[in-house]
Amino acid sequence: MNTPILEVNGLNASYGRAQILFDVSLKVHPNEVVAVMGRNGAGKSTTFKAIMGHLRNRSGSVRLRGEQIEKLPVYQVARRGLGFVPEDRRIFSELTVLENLDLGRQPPRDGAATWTIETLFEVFPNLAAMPHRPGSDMSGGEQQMLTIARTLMGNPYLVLLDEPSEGVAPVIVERLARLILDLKAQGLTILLSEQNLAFAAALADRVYVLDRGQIVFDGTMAELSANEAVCRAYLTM
Ligand SMILES: Nc1ncnc2c1ncn2[C@@H]1O[C@H](COP(=O)(O)OP(=O)(O)OP(=O)(O)O)[C@@H](O)[C@H]1O
Repeated sequence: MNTPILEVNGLNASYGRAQILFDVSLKVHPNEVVAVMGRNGAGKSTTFKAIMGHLRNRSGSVRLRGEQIEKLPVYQVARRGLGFVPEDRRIFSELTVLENLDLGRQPPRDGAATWTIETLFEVFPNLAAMPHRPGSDMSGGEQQMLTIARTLMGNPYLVLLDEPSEGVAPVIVERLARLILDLKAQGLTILLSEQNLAFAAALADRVYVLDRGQIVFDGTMAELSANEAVCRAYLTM
């Protein structure tokens, strides 16, 4: 099989003295949507922060398209084409939609889709309708879309999407699901963390289930959906 876009091996991470991740290994291949699932506190966000380098207290290896990146600072990881949409949607609230998008701009990359404000506005028509609106005047769902769009302005090889459906209205969750499928159709590779089985099942090709910082299941989405014991033990149903 081709080189994974992202390959994580033996990742351990701690906050202070508390070890949170234990030997987490995962792979994402080109154009896959892979879900990391698990209950509140299972370690999903910590996994993403550790992959990006936000947590320095960690060990293990992280490869992006075969290149080891675990020793690089976060800004260099982002510049090499790993996009991160954190759970807390970091838009600049005093800046407009266009200004926020401009801040995410990075040069095109060989082997990754190239995004412009025009192409993003086609995928995100609701943002196109409010180019001059400041972030502070946008709903949570709109801010979520703007954070995703701004990350895409960096033309990433892979986007880490941390709990995109968390705290947004059901109608927006549906729109987000369609959007993620659109992005996949345009060639994007995505690792998303999720608690909502229905949402993940609609999107993901494969899934890793985390419990107390360890991977307790990995397989296809169909295998997970058919495995009632794993779903009942480790997921919020
Ligand atoms: N900054 C921090 N300092 C200390 N412990 C933390 C910190 N952030 C998270 N933790 C702990 O790490 C564990 C994993 O948290 P994490 O946020 O990764 O879980 P999660 O699966 O993303 O959960 P959620 O779905 O609630 O976001 C939890 O026990 C949490 O209390």
